[in-house]
Amino acid sequence: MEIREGNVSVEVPEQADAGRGDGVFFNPDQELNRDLTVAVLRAHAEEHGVGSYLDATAASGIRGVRAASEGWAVTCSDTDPDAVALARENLARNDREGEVLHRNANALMHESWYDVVDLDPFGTPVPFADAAFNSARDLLCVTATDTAPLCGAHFESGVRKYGAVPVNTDYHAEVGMRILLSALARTGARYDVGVTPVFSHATRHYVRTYLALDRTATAANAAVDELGYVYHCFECSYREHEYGYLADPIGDCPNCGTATRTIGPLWLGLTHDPAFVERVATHVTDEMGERKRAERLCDRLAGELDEPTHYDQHRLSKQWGVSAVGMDEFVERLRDAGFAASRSHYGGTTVKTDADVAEIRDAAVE
Ligand SMILES: C[S@@+](CC[C@H](N)C(=O)[O-])C[C@H]1O[C@@H](n2cnc3c(N)ncnc32)[C@H](O)[C@@H]1O
Ligand SMILES: [Zn+2]
Repeated sequence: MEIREGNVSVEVPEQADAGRGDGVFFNPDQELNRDLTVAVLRAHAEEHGVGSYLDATAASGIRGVRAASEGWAVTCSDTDPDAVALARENLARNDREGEVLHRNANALMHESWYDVVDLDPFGTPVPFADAAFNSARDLLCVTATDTAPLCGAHFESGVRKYGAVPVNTDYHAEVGMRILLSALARTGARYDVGVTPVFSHATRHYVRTYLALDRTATAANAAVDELGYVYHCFECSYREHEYGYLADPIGDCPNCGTATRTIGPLWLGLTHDPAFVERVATHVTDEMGERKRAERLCDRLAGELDEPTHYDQHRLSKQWGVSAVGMDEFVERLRDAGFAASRSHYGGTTVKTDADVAEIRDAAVE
């Protein structure tokens, strides 16, 4: 089946199961992810120019083809010969140059350097992370679709894959994002590479992040300094965070006295650069099928308060036995009480604030 996406037209397998069958993988639900990839590449090119781009796990090659149509020198790799043939066909169909290699991306990344490396594998990107830090010069783009291990719903798997303790809280998508960033920061640090997340988003089925790389031990140390822990109370939703590579649990919840749980090490630093996000927003353009959602997401991200967790108003309202109010009203009430507050991209009823849970209740419940 032929589909148009952005400025390109590609042949993709006709399958309704998003790649779970035998055919070459294609997931139409990832169009937002791919539209934003193009916008990020454009914003990145404003500063660095276009360069080489590796679509490491290419499948139909749709990412590589879209990057090639933006002027990038594209390499696609895949271990599936059918994917290799399809990616070649798709580059040719769009009159784009580019190489398509029937290679294991891990071997390829240990041999070759690219300005930008894009990891968009099945499930966890962890098996590709070490090699990617030895291949990407400027920017590493990573998708993780294993949200259950990342956010603590599959606890043991999360511990094994990410070398961190995830806990399934009411801000699970954000825990997933920060567990992924923590693992990537620690992987980069092993090779004296520092990471700065310039754009990241969590949607229902995946986390996507873009890391600007600085290949110095100083930068790697600075990235490790962004790690820390969240101590969470399941009884009243109180949480506290603390920077530091080693956990220093706070014990009982200062709000209600229940024992808190330790989550981490998590990336506690910024998950995006607000100025970069604003530039990305200017590169979301009409030909993109998910233009509206991409614009809304950029807008939400740019305004998101820099706090490592968020609250869900509906969960809090239920917990307190009160009725929920409109989100703008909720944020206003927190601000009127002197707290910083913003909505967040993690969900329609989520809020970030520097108020603790008792302060939120005092400020927002009439
Ligand atoms: C989720 S799909 C890629 C989707 C694609 N990036 C897109 O946007 O539609 C993952 C692909 O990785 C390939 N793959 C798995 N292991 C690989 C490896 N070690 N090296 C290269 N490709 C691999 C699979 O054959 C599959 O085509
Ligand atoms: Zn508590």
